[in-house]
Amino acid sequence: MTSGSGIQIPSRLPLLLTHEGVLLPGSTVRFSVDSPRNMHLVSHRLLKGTSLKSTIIGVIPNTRDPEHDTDDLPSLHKIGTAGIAVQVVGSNWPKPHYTLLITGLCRFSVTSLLKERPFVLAEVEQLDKLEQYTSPAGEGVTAEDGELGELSQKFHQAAIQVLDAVSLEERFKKALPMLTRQIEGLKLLQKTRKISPDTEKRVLSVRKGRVFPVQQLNLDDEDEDDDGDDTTALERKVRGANMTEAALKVCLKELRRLKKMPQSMPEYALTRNYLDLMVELPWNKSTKDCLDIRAARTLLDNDHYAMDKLKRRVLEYLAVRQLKTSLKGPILCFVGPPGVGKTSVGRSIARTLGREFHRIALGGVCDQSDIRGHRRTYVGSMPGRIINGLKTVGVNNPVFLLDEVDKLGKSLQGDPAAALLEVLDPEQNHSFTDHYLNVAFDLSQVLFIATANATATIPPALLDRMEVLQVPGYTQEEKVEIAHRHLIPNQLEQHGLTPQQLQIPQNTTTDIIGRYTREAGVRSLERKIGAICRAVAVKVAEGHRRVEIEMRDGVQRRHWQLFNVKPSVLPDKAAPPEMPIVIDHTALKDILGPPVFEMEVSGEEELGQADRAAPADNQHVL
Ligand SMILES: Nc1ncnc2c1ncn2[C@@H]1O[C@H](COP(=O)(O)OP(=O)(O)OP(=O)(O)O)[C@@H](O)[C@H]1O
Repeated sequence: MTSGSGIQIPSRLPLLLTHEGVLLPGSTVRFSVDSPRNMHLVSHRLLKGTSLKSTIIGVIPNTRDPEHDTDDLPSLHKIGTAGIAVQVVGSNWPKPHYTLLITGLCRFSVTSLLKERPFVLAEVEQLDKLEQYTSPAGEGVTAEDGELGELSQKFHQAAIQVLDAVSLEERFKKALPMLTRQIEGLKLLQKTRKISPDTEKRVLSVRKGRVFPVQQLNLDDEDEDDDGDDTTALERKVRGANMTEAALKVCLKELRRLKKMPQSMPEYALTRNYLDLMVELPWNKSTKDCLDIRAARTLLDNDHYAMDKLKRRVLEYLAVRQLKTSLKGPILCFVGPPGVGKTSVGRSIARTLGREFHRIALGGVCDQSDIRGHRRTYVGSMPGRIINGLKTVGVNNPVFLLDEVDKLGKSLQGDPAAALLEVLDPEQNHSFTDHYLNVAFDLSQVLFIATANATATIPPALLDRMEVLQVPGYTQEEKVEIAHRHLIPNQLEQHGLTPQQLQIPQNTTTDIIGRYTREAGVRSLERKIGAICRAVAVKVAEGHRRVEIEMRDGVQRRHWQLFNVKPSVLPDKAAPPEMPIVIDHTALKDILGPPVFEMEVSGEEELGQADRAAPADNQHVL
């Protein structure tokens, strides 16, 4: 097997089929082996063999060993690398497998397949010349096992020389070439995953003295190229976001850090999210106010019945805003019982101004980071509700309705009311700093309106910054008007009905208000009207099943069966008309059930109704 010019590898090689790593001559690669043919190769050949020859195997890349040894062999990659197994480690966990450490010697091509089981054996042709190492010491080597013995002697001798080098300097000199070879092998392994086919030839040559004389690889440069496009696009967005100078500076700094970070780093995603938010925020984007006081009055009147005092004050506020656009404060706070229309007035104000509307529910908020956000060092940190709201509406001058400010809580995580102080103070809020953003955002263009059920629980410092407008409850007459002007038309529309299909007379509304609801606002009333609409919608959808009633005198009459009222109960000759369905007292009882409250004795004043109301028929008060 020995030739004058080089070392010959055996012409028959057992083949290890791999699909993950690529073994190159001179490099040392670790392979994990758990498929049947490869396992047989290790147990029958590597572990049983006693000669050095038995440790030489061929490694075929790009070929997966089938899962069962009964399966057919896939077509083999034509070129492989002969290697010497320098280490075999077996383990049973999580399943039986071996880990092989193989050092590549030279390339070969498969000429014919000799056997497929229990492991693959093939006739191979050596492609590279495997040259002898010239002994630095110039000593002759006695070959015990042909060329392979000679090769192993070389390895052995190199190791012995390192061992024999007593002085540190000498030991470095001997060990350094070995280490360089190892490092170059590892670099090449990484490089082969991306390398183009034409450069492949250059790296595979085995030369004397230096195993891989390849050009210096710069792996870092390549990584940068991959995410280059992404960060460049982000940088363009950052520069085009019209943000403040301070914010731009922070963003560019973060961008520089991002460019240096590998994508797999957890901080990469955090920085990326931060920059995405900064780009999305409406730093300089606003809607144009289209305020016309007359139109505003009409709109407010159309949307809301009664509430004269509140509407007057809102109009005053809007008028001053029209005259002085840079009006600072005051913050209006509507205080009143539930369901009196505080939120809906806020929505109307946004509509009259032509601004975006965003509601921030503060009920139960007891952590100040809900308002101000978390610092970015926290896991899962987020911006606060104010910044989130701005991101949602996409403009910097929306109407923000801070709903239920009286229900703010307090906890160990800080006092959210204190955080709101800065938000609501016109002197400070032009430089509101959310912890997550860590740069100031100008909130002075935002129109804040607050709502509360009572002033008693609003922290004094917060109350001091707001102008309280009381919204009292409605009288029965006002409720009837609100129902007929707003609630019934709204509910009909929401349920796809028309006034030609459903009519609720005034005395039915009075009945609902007096016997089924007992509240200062109109929310329950709206719900009851909704319930009536649903019941009628079912009947309309069913198409008013016609019931033929056999009359006593033998004449057949048609009758519209409504609300499960027994036909016999209806007066013989007064069958109700087909449309509209009119909700009378009987229909009301059928849909809403028996009345919950007894009607007030007429003539008594309304005050104190709730105290005296006694639930009828053992029912709970709604
Ligand atoms: N004066 C009114 N005119 C017309 N609709 C009204 C009036 N008052 C209340 N409503 C209607 O009542 C419903 C409840 O109103 P809204 O949600 O604004 O009440 P709220 O006072 O904000 O209650 P809460 O304090 O529970 O949030 C809405 O559908 C609203 O349109």
